[in-house]
Amino acid sequence: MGRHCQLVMGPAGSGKSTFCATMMTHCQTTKRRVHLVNLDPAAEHFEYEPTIDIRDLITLEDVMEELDYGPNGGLIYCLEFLLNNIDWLEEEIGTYDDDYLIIDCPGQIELYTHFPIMRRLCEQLSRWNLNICGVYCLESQFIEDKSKYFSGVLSAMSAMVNLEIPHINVMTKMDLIQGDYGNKGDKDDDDDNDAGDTEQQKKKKRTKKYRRRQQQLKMEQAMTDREMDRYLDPDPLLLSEEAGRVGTQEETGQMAKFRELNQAIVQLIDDYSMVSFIPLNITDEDSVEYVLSSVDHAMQYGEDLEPKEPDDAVEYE
Ligand SMILES: Nc1nc2c(ncn2[C@@H]2O[C@H](COP(=O)(O)OP(=O)(O)OP(=O)(O)O)[C@@H](O)[C@H]2O)c(=O)[nH]1
Ligand SMILES: [Mg+2]
Repeated sequence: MGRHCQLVMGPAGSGKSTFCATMMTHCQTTKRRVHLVNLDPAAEHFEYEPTIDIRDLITLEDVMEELDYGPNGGLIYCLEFLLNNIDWLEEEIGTYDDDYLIIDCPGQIELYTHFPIMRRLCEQLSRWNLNICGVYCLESQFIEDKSKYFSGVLSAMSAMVNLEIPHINVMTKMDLIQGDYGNKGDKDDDDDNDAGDTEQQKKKKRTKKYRRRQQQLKMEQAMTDREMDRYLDPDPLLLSEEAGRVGTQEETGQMAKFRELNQAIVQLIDDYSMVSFIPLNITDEDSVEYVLSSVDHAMQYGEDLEPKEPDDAVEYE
C-alpha cells in the first residue's frame, strides 16, 4: 500500500505533541500500524515512546552546552545537522514499509517560513516514496486576538506555499470553547475521579483543572457560537472590524498605512481562499475521526487498498 506520514507542524505550544498522541491512540484503536517519529530535539517527554527519535542523533541540550548556542539557533542547528546526516533517518525509516508515521515537529515558526529546512525534509521523504500530508495546528486561543489570529492564518498559508505538499489546517484545543464545535458541557471530567491518586497527583490535577477553567472562561467571553465559523473559514472582515473598533477619529499617516497593509493581507487570504481550519476537540472521538479522514482524503490514503468496483450509475463507453 505504500508508506504514509503526517507531518505535524505549527507554532510553539499549539498542541502538536498532544495531537500526535491523540492520533496515535485513535489509529491504534482502529488497527492502523502506526509509529511516532519525534523531530523535536528539545522534547522532554511523550505519552507514546517515539519509534524514531532525533534525540538519538542529536539533542538541543548538547548543542547549547558544547557549541554555546541559544535555544532557537541551537534548534535550527540540530535540524540542519539532521539534514546533513539524512542517511540516519533513511535507515531508521527504512524498516517501516507499509506503516503509518506520525511526525512531531518542533514549534519554531522559522523552520516553515524562513529556512528551507522543512521543505528539504519533505523532498527527502518523497524521494523515499513516503506520501506526506502536512497538518498545521493553530490553537483556538489565537482567536482571542484578531491580529494574532491573522498572523497565525498567514503562517499556515506560508507553510502551505513553502512545502507544496497535501496539507490540512487544524484548529486545536476546541474543548476550551463552548458550543457545537467544542465542549458541549455534558461530559464528565475524568480528572474529577482522583480516588487512589497520591497527594502530588491530586495537586497536579487540581492545577490542570484550574488552568483549563481559566482558559474556558476567557474563551467564553471572547466567543459566541455563531462567530466560530468566521474563524474556521477566515472572514477578512474580522480584521477590519477590529481596526474600526480600536481606531480613533484622528488617524495618523502611519496608522493609515497599517490599515492599508492589513487590508491588503486579508484581501490576499480571501482571494486565494486557501486557508480553512478543521476544528479538533480531542475529547470527542468523532472530531478526531473527522480530522483523520480529512488527512486520509488529502493524501489519498487507502485509495490503492483494493480495486474499486465500477459505479453502476455511471455509464462507461
Ligand atoms: N485543553 C486542551 N489543552 C491542550 C490541547 N492540546 C494541547 N493542550 C495543552 O497545551 C499545552 C501545549 O501542548 P503541546 O501538545 O505540548 O504543544 P506543542 O505544540 O507540542 O508544543 P511545543 O512542542 O513546545 O511547540 C500543554 O499544556 C497541553 O496540555 C487540547 O486539545 N485541549
Ligand atoms: Mg511538542
